[in-house]
Amino acid sequence: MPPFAPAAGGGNEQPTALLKVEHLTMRFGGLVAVDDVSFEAPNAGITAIIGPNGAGKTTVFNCLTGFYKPSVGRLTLSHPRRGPLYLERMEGFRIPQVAGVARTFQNVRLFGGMSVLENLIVAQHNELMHASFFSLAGLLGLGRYRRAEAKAVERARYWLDRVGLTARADWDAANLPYGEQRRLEIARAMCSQPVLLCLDEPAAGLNPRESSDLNRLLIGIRDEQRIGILLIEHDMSVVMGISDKIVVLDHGRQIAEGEPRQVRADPAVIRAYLGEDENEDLPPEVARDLARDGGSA
Ligand SMILES: Nc1ncnc2c1ncn2[C@@H]1O[C@H](COP(=O)(O)OP(=O)(O)OP(=O)(O)O)[C@@H](O)[C@H]1O
Repeated sequence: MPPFAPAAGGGNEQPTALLKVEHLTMRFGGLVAVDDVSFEAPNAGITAIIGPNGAGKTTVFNCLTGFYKPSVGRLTLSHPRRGPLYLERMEGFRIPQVAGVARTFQNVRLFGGMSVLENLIVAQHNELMHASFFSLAGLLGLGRYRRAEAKAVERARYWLDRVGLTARADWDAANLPYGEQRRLEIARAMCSQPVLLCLDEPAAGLNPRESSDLNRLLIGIRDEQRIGILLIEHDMSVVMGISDKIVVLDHGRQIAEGEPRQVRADPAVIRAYLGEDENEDLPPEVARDLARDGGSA
């Protein structure tokens, strides 16, 4: 078992629904950004949410992670140790802490001016604060705090190694090349020991080699940590290559759900991407992939 697997993980358990989204609806005035969306995301599985621009993907993430309060809907996280938690009822800041939902953003958000290693220690702030009893215990060198601090450094070094950034530990995070910043964001999210990892376009701006490294990293996280991963992604080589399940949105509505093979053969999906008149905005690799696989199914 990997050294930092969640307590309930590491077994050969069958995938079960970690997250259940029921009738999620998000309105902004007259605009319905997400319209009655329901799906489940398994534990120890990768679930991709795809769809054309403006389909409502990020809005779903924002509802799950407490940035928005849904207009309607139930978001149940079956936490392996805490039981069912209703995310739509929780205050946003408690969702990462209590529910163990971690997130990365479309635009990289690291702490510039801090080293790569420090970025990973800061991610464990909550645990360290608990260990210090929210007091001066840390400064006074209380044993419990010192042990928690050593563990935090060990965990940070583990994830640095996993994302291939050990040699960059002392670099200013802001000076990392873009692809490495993206990997550091994932390492930082993993340092918070999530049960659900939400990644918003992690492959954006990556070259093909970096994308395939990302695929390997995410498959490794799924298989070793046994956590759920939710993925918003436009890069079809990533989506089709690693997803256990895909949910497709279009104009806020859910138009398909299933395994990659089913989804890319689904006429509604092909239509949403290609449009009735072959939408020219479609990235060529998406058009090729969907047209080829949809056509041959
Ligand atoms: N805070 C907001 N206020 C008003 N409208 C919003 C807000 N957030 C999102 N929207 C609108 O909701 C719709 C869905 O946006 P969203 O960002 O969720 O789409 P997306 O599928 O993530 O798109 P992309 O792939 O381009 O990131 C869009 O029409 C967007 O303009």
